[in-house]
Amino acid sequence: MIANDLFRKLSCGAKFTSKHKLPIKRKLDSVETAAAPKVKVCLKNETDDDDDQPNVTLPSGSKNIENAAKDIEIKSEPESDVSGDEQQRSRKSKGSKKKVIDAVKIEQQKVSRLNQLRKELKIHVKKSRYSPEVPNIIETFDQLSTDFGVTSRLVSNITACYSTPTPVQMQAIPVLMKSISLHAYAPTGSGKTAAFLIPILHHLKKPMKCGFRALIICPTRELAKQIQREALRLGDEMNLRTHVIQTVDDPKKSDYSFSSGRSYDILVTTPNRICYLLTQSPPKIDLSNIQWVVIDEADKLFEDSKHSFREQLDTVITACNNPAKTVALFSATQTREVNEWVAKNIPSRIRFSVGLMNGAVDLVEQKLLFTGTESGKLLAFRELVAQGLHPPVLVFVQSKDRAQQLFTELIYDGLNVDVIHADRTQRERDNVVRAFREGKIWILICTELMSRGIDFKGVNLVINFDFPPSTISYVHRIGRTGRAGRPGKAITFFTKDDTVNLKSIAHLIKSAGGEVPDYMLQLHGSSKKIRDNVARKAPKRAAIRTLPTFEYQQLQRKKRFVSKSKGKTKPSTNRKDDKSKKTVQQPTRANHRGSKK
Ligand SMILES: Nc1ncnc2c1ncn2[C@@H]1O[C@H](COP(=O)(O)OP(=O)(O)OP(=O)(O)O)[C@@H](O)[C@H]1O
Repeated sequence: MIANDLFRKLSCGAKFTSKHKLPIKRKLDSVETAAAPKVKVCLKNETDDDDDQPNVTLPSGSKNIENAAKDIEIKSEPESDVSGDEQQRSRKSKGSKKKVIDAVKIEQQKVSRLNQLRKELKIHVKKSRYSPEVPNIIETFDQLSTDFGVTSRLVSNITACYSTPTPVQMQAIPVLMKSISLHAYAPTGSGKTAAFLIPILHHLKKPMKCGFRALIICPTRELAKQIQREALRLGDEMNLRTHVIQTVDDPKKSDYSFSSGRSYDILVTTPNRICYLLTQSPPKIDLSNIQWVVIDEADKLFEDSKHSFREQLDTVITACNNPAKTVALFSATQTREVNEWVAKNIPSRIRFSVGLMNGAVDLVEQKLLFTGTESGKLLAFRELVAQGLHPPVLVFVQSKDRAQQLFTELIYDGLNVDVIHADRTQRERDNVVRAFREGKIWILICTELMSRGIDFKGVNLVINFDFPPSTISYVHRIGRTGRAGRPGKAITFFTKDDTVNLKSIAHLIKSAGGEVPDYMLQLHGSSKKIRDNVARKAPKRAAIRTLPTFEYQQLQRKKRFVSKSKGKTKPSTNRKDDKSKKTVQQPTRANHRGSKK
């Protein structure tokens, strides 16, 4: 082999520091008689201790580490006719070659083990033309300090809450640590909140006076407050200020422009509130320093038809005009709308999912219960109570009116129950959530409002009193139980009128390992148009009440008469009227019975 060829082979893919740069002609000549130059091979993410030697990265053309090792092996092959001095160098070179090969092998084994683990944990990374290289998953939270330089404060905050990362955290955290945009799907209750909060807390490090630096958008205020609580827990003693916009009506309290002099680091909000502030003249919020945008429950936000979330998001993204920002979208379920938006607006992102796409958590024991008619539902509910319920229990109905009706019935039964829906005041909603979390309320009746993201510890049972409007709604509703590895139960009532989504929900239960009768799986599927209609507009249902219609109407008439003669007005559910109330009025069994008489 002539010297030129040998050198070309040796230096293929090599990067020489200027210190060791060889003057081409002169060094080439010397190579004719000298052995291979000493080289330091650095694998990606790895450093070698021997600083005397020039850096050589793995040949870029090498398809994988094994090939790279072969390439290196060929390059360091010594010539046979060498002097004693050269033989010594050659031995040294052999030693370093062995080191390299060992390092390569270890790295290769590590990568293939992690890929195997990815497979076992059902983490599916979907590559696109523009997606960056996918970082390795992490297996422990301690790796955060070794691999990413996370402070011991943050690591100990995390390990005080959790022992090991969940699959979504294993993959999402390293991606976001590298400030790569992300689009992730993972089952309900799998720890997506911490998956985005940990990298944000790491990157923001300490409080600064330059306005908001991270923005988290989610569908409800309850969820915003929950995310804030988690941020405070994980960011304990880091002094980062996480803010939830309480009001947009008060001009003083709702001014977040630089001139207001208020300083926060992280903002958690619903889209309506932030868009309201942005569209004021002049805008009441400055987002020019935002480095992180997280969209939690992304598909829910895109589904909102009243205020087009796409337009709202455009407004927000335009206001976040820092070009170096990282955008992350998370949800348990995926829809085409989100995928399209992400593909168009964040081409250079990593996309991955955990588990079955749009699947239900297999920790939840699911059951479909035929109740015949609407009135059969109350009987079925009372039957469940008679058999013994294990609180806390969440009960979903399709509308505010029905939530109120069911509440009236159950409180009459003497159950420890409350209700939450959009017509209750903010304070009432906060109090109900707190009371349910603290175990003061055992059964909470709610509407779709509570189906997304809300994390009540240890909910044992979810009852779908009204059939969910879509399979996606079903997944999120039953996902309020079976969270963070704990088991749960879900019972879904259905009547002869709830056939539109029955088949797809039955399939979903089967694929999560549940049992469903064969006839359900063989039902005729409904057209997309019909499914969309049901998802948009809840079906009409007979009111929830025990009394037959005639008696009920008589009672209503009597009640109206009594309240007129006493000059009383009907208790209002209007938010403004209720503002003065300090706590939730928990109606007692006695006064409800009284009002019924
Ligand atoms: N690594 C972990 N180990 C154990 N529990 C965890 C871990 N990470 C988060 N959790 C807990 O799991 C529960 C669910 O987390 P989180 O609310 O983030 O789920 P999610 O994936 O966002 O669910 P959803 O899709 O319903 O919004 C929370 O109580 C949280 O404290």
